[in-house]
Amino acid sequence: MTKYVINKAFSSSVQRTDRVLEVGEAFGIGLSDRQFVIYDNLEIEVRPGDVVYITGQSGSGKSLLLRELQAAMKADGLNVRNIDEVELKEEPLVDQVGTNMTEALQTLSKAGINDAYLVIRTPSELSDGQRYRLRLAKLIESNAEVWVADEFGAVLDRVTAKVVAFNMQKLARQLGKTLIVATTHTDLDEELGPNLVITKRFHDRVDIRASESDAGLCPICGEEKQ
Ligand SMILES: Nc1ncnc2c1ncn2[C@@H]1O[C@H](COP(=O)(O)OP(=O)(O)OP(=O)(O)O)[C@@H](O)[C@H]1O
Repeated sequence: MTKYVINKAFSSSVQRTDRVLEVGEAFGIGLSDRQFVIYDNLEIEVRPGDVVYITGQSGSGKSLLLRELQAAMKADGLNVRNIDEVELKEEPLVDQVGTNMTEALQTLSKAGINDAYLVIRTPSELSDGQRYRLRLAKLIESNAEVWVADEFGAVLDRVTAKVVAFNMQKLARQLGKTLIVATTHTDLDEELGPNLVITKRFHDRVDIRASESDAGLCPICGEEKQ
């Protein structure tokens, strides 16, 4: 178990253009510089193999937390891979993962791509949601110890998002990977069975709920982690 301490604040200084000054006057808001704090000594304890589910309203600070946590984990010597860094090649999907066709189909399927017509196409021919799932497939294949996914399932229909969430957590737990996802959607709790739920509220308010389930077991399927 490693404890990470997160601090993040911004200065609220604004560019004083004529229109900005007008807005300040019209709405009676002060434009003087001040600090606004998003995370104030937030302590997060993560065990290897945990599933961490970060939620909260748009603009509340989910991406910042993900970035800070990722940086802290990297500084701690962990191999962290972020879905945003996954590069896609302009070649058929079936050629981008696995060492052969069968392995490629298995990996793509785990990430929610099951259609034979789809796996023979290239990334530029895919929808945003399909491309997101291809990135997940490549994330699964990386040898990273920590998988990080912002906007997790945000571009997917909710049924697909739930299937992908279930598969990702199951796989992460089987392989002993730490999975950290952030999304404004709060409907993936059951599928992810998270060990830690972090709900970011506005200002520096954060709710943290840790699951009491056995760290060695997947709380959904009951299977042992490897
Ligand atoms: N460089 C910056 N300077 C000032 N404020 C910033 C900066 N980066 C982010 N913020 C502010 O920090 C807050 C949190 O941003 P963040 O991107 O983490 O939100 P989020 O919860 O991920 O939102 P979304 O769900 O819309 O992606 C926002 O209010 C944003 O305006």
